Amino acid sequence: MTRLSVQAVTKRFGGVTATGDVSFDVPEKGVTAVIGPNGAGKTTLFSLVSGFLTPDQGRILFDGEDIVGMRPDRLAARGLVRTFQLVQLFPDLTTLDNVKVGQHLQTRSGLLAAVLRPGSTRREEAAVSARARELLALVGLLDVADQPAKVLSYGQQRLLEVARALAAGPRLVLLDEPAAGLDAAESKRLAAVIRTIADQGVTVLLIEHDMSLVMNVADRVVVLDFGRKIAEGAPAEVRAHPAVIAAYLGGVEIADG
Ligand SMILES: Nc1ncnc2c1ncn2[C@@H]1O[C@H](COP(=O)(O)OP(=O)(O)OP(=O)(O)O)[C@@H](O)[C@H]1O
Repeated sequence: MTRLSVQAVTKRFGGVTATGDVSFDVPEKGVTAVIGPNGAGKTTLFSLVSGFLTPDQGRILFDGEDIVGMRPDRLAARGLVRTFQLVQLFPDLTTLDNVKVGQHLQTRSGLLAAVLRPGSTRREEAAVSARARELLALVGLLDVADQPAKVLSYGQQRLLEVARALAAGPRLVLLDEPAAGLDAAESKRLAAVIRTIADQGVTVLLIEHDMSLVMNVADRVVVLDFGRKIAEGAPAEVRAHPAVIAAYLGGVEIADG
């Protein structure tokens, strides 16, 4: 089954074609990575898929439904969520509450009710807290559940963002450079988290510069260069692809760290 189908998508900014006639499918199962040199169009592609930008041409299907023109909040409610390169947490809320905010996207009572906390939603609240703690355990942040998010290290904040995105119960999660700024231990944790969520049936699409992470966790890789797709396939195929080697590293083979 195809979770996401990007079909001949083009986005121009003035004279720059940020995304030019890009097509690829993301299967329901597994981890797909989008890689490419700086300015290749990765972030633009993510913004098109997650509803922050609208393509000039092309179609984007999420579980078979054309989602072009749908706003990000509507897409999130339908099960398509993203994280950002820059951390976007609520700094004064606790780590746990940051995850709960993400989860209230999918609960019946919603965020407003969660804030007002009427008696009828208390049972739901307990379930939300339990699930949030599970997600914090998954990303290794249970110890700091009650700390304000602003006291966490940068790497911890990035892992918290991943937990918050998962809290919304997505079918497709877009992770924008999740390993950027992580130390080696956090990066290892992240790779395990990504594999676990994919095994649990959540489709993962990620942009990543950390090649060792891509080679370790991705089942498929899509390579962009100057807004165009130049290759796609299994990590081993892509790293050996002449166009990728030429575009990406000026002729040096991709190292796997
Ligand atoms: N809002 C914008 N207005 C004008 N040009 C833009 C805009 N967003 C992106 N671009 C241009 O589109 C091209 C693709 O940019 P994009 O940020 O998508 O690439 P990227 O692969 O994510 O790069 P990086 O790895 O540096 O984050 C670049 O030439 C960029 O300058």
